Amino acid sequence: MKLNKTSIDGLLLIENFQAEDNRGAFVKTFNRDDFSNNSLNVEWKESYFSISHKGTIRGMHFQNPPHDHEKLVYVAKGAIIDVVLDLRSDSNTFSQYEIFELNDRNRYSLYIPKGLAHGFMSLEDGTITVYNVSTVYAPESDNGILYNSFGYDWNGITKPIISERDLKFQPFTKFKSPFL
Ligand SMILES: Cc1cn([C@H]2C[C@H](O)[C@@H](COP(=O)(O)OP(=O)(O)O[C@H]3O[C@H](C)C(=O)[C@H](O)[C@H]3O)O2)c(=O)[nH]c1=O
Repeated sequence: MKLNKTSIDGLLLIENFQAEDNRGAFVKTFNRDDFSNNSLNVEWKESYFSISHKGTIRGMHFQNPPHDHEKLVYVAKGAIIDVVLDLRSDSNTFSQYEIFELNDRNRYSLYIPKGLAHGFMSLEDGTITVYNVSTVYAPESDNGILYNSFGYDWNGITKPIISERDLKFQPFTKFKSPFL
């Protein structure tokens, strides 16, 4: 497992161990020592996955303190454009975003620290996106930023498949960061 820095402080793009043979493929998505050797001492508390039609946008999601959490995100099947936005007002990269393609060919993961909003657009039908998170779900702390309010055009998609809830999130211009 190789952990690579990105343009956003603390956000890592992970090249996972993978082995292919005549049966198919094997991919390792977490190793405690690889993480702790990079000063990441995170304990995953929940894991879940979503299945998305092509053209689905989910996000931009984050958890407010005290339930803010780290995430490990990867694609088990299909492909996404993954988008991470820095919400930490004291960060050198506050308000910056970065995009990555995660898919079942590169088998990359993203390690997303606290204080970043996360979202993605599915590029293929039946895309399975898997999350490990470091807190137990706290609906009262669930929050988000409107997907098209921070400068990214999502490859110019005009009619994304998106939830009513995600469409009601605050625009980034009105966002007051709880991450100091
Ligand atoms: C996260 C979560 C959700 N839920 C319920 C809430 C909704 O009724 C339903 C689907 O949740 P949501 O619409 O938030 O799911 P996504 O839009 O796929 O959100 C996910 O994708 C984006 C890109 C992320 O980054 C979020 O961390 C991740 O939760 O499950 C639960 O009951 N428990 C949970 O832990």
